[in-house]
Amino acid sequence: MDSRTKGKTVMEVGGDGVAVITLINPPVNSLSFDVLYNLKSNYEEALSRNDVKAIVITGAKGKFSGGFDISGFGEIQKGTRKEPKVGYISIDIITDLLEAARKPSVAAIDGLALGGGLELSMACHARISTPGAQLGLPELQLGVIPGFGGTQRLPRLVGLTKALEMILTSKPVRAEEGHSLGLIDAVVPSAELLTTARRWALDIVERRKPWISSLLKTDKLPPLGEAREILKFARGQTRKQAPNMKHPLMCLDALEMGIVSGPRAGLEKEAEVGSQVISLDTTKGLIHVFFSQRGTAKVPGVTDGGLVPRKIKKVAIIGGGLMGSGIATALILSNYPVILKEVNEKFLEAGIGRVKANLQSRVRKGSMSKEKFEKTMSLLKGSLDYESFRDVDMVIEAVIENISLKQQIFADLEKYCPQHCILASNTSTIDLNKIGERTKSQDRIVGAHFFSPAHVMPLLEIVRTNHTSAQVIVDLLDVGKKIKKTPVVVGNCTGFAVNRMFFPYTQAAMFLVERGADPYLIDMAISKFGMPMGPFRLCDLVGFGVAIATATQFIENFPERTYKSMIIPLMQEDKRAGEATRKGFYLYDDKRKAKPDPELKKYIEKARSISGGNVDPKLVKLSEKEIIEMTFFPVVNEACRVFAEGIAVKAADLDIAAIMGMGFPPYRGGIMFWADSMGSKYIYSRLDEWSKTYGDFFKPCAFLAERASKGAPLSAPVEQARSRL
Ligand SMILES: CCC[C@H](O)CC(=O)SCCNC(=O)CCNC(=O)[C@H](O)C(C)(C)COP(=O)([O-])OP(=O)([O-])OC[C@H]1O[C@@H](n2cnc3c(N)ncnc32)[C@H](O)[C@@H]1OP(=O)([O-])[O-]
Ligand SMILES: NC(=O)c1ccc[n+]([C@@H]2O[C@H](COP(=O)([O-])OP(=O)(O)OC[C@H]3O[C@@H](n4cnc5c(N)ncnc54)[C@H](O)[C@@H]3O)[C@@H](O)[C@H]2O)c1
Repeated sequence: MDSRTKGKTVMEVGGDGVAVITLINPPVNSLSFDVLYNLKSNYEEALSRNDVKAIVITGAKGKFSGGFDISGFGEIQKGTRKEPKVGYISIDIITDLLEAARKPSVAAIDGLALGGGLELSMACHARISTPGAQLGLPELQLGVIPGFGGTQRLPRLVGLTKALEMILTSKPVRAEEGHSLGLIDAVVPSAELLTTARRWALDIVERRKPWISSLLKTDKLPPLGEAREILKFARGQTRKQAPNMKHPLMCLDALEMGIVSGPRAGLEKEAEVGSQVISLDTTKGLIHVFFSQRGTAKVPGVTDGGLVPRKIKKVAIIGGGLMGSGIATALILSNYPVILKEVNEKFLEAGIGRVKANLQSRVRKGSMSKEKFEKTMSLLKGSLDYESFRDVDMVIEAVIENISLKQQIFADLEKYCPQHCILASNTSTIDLNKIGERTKSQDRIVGAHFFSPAHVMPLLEIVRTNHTSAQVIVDLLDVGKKIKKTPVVVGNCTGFAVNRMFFPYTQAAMFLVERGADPYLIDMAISKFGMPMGPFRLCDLVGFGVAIATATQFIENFPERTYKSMIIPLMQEDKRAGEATRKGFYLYDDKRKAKPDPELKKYIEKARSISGGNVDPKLVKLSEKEIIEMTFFPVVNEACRVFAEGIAVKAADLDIAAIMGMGFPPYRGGIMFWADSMGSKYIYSRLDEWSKTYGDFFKPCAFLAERASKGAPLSAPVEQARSRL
């Protein structure tokens, strides 16, 4: 293969007259332009050769195809590759050359057929798959639409309602379901895949099996009126669920066109829309997230040194409270045997009870069988001492946030655990160097910072100190992947990456409210921006105890740039501590539904009188855009500091940390990507102006000032960062 080309296809013609074309583009046989153009040449040859009667398409190494090569979209967005003529691949190649050929094609699907991969197979005249195959059109998740005919062929194969479900949720189906839906013609073991597909192709030639062009099928489509109703409902749902994104609605336009005006018009609409969506900002953000998420596990100086993760056979967790029980749940769900240690029988029972409840909720929802529940629970053992720690490979400490307790625990661990054992802490704020002060094991001490609820939230911050060994990080990255978390490796500092970047978010919101802004309008503007909830609703959810403890850390460590508001402490004094007490910034009913509380004014006014700030008429009437900027630009400012100090290696890691740890909207690409979409100059000028009026809380940091003065993107690598890693 030429080093500049990305992937290829190979064609072998057998004595039976079947040409087998294999897609080869590791690791997932994505359909790069090179693969697609090779495929075209193979087809032209196969169609012109007299010794070829039929064609089978398959993928190398047990994978059919993971779809169009996503990096191709980036090349088109950046202008480094010219987009082919609209419809060239989907109409000229896939429809007119392949589906309309005089010789039949059969897809032999092993492993996965996603996006363009499934679309290519749907243009074949039959599909044979192995039992484990995943079949789906996940394009909307990437901000694009199915662009190789999927909007037309899927509804014709599985019906409109199921096609809409598959496309709008981006969720794949397994082979058996695909078979019952009519997407797959036969499911056979891997060893029989190619022979079955070859025979099937010859049977089509011999008319022993039907020669079906999916695009021309109509039997699964509902009558026009009904189809319109179904699409109208889908549009309504989409508008509600994804109000800030255009591409799902544009995808529905292509589907509708095919149903109303026929598949050819539908293909043309799909091609036109497919080309338009590539330049949407939301699409750029989502594609950036796809690659950034996979990039977090690549840590320079750690993962590029040839280290192989050691096998972690058994894990111990200390503390079965909220976090410890969640972490234990995540581990046993991925088949790790776990020992849970608590202080006494009562707390141990409560901790195990919490794990049980986490799993039982899955049984109730039908996503876990009773047998699986029993088997998973059997991996968890309770303990009140360290005796059973003698053969564990990793310990995760999750006791209360108390430094001397943690120091004592780590000193004990050093005595009881084997020498190779990883010693991790789930602390949110305490310096890991201090935690390990009473040990000689600093090289195996690491932060494993989970987010609450730990068995649900997708992020794992892996915090390394100057002493943590590369091997320990490689091991923890592997555990993270096995328990289905996205790991982000960060340096040791107060709040690490996520909590540190976001402490100014809540503080900015408190500042605005003390100066006269309406908290409920702030929450509304921020939810509309795409956060799962606004800062006040979030404080209620987290609880004021945690909010105060966290804020104290930032006030102590970054006094020059923290805004100290008394609103929360005043409410806490009055026994309003958030959702758990049914009263916080909102009032909560039995169903946890939040309702604004007119009494809130009282606390705001009192806090204002303590801070001595006045109502500012400008801040009373902020537009939604101003609310977003005044709450998120301080976050960008802190993210810049985190990046400049080398706490994060790549700006993209901060994007993923913000999305997975705080729910920052993925279609905005993450905090740094979003900031760059506005430009460093603009953000600097806004913060600079506010800092002159409202003080140092808003003062732009040196890194931001420098990038702004050069007009440089904030995400460009830090050349000479004083890396703390
Ligand atoms: C006009 C076009 C129309 C068409 O309708 C559009 C599409 O098809 S859109 C596409 C629709 N398809 C999708 O949306 C599927 C997107 N892909 C996935 O969901 C998962 O990667 C998959 C399930 C396939 C494997 O999961 P896993 O086993 O956990 O493995 P992993 O996730 O860690 O990935 C391993 C490596 O493969 C890389 N890579 C993967 N796919 C692609 C790709 N299409 N392209 C390029 N690269 C791709 C990935 O970056 C990573 O690289 P690296 O350098 O090693 O970091
Ligand atoms: N709550 C969060 O949202 C959150 C998020 C991330 C990290 N953290 C961190 O996780 C840790 C635990 O927090 P939590 O919210 O689960 O606290 P928690 O109070 O719910 O649980 C702590 C548990 O530790 C137990 N414990 C105390 N000393 C012990 C000992 N010597 N041996 C065994 N068990 C002991 C306690 O009995 C209690 O059950 C803290 O360091 C916290 O900063 C919390």
